Amino acid sequence: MTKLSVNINKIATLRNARGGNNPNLLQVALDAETFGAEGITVHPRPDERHIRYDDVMMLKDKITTEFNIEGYPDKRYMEIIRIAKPAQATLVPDPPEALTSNTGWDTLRHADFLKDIIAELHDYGVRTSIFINPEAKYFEPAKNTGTDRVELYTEPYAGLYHRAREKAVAPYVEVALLAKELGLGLNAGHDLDLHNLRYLKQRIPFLDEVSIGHALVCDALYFGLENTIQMYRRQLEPDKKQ
Ligand SMILES: CC(=O)[C@@H](O)[C@H](O)COP(=O)(O)O
Ligand SMILES: NCC(=O)COP(=O)(O)O
Repeated sequence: MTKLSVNINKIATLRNARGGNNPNLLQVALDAETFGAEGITVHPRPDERHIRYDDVMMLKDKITTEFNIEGYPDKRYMEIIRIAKPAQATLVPDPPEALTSNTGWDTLRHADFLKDIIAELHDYGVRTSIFINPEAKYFEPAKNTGTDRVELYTEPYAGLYHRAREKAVAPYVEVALLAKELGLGLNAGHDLDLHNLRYLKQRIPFLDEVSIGHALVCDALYFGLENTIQMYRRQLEPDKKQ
């Protein structure tokens, strides 16, 4: 079964826009869980453009599903993880000024760095996932870092989906099978939406988790949060046997 982790970054973006506490981030997170989210994902970026340090400290004891904290593993992030001890830490190679996450790790070049970070996170009892591009050369080195999972960076898939979905998904299917062979857990995320999610799930039925935020929050403006979460959950249901 593929779990849906709802990324609430954009709820925090809206809250920060007016400087108050509306929408109430904690309430949205708890409601999202009630509505069917099987995890809550946050990405406390260094500039706190959306999720703040205080948000993480507030959420950590209230989330009852899986808490997934994404980020670049600098001292600030590692301290957050040490204190929050989420179910999962998802490492991304984002520089502080990045508009959003836009690539996976070079697990060849950063092998030793990632190995040390992952060992520290395991000492905290936290499951690890590392953001990765769908290129086979990065997968065995990813396994050698000791990470529990990898997260497929799916923006390239989403970008090509509407024009050539078979071409878009092919590299992801190839590396997903490689990840499975290597014994790596498999997550996916970035720009997944109600158009492209089901096809990815059909072609990679053994996905452990998808984390979805931007498109889901945008859809919720039209369909409501509860209905939207249920719509995304339905995209992840196995196809009915014919
Ligand atoms: C890792 C990933 O692809 C997303 O969680 C990304 O971190 C979202 O960040 P923004 O919400 O700041 O675009
Ligand atoms: N790891 C991906 C994530 O958490 C959300 O990405 P997006 O759906 O906001 O693009």
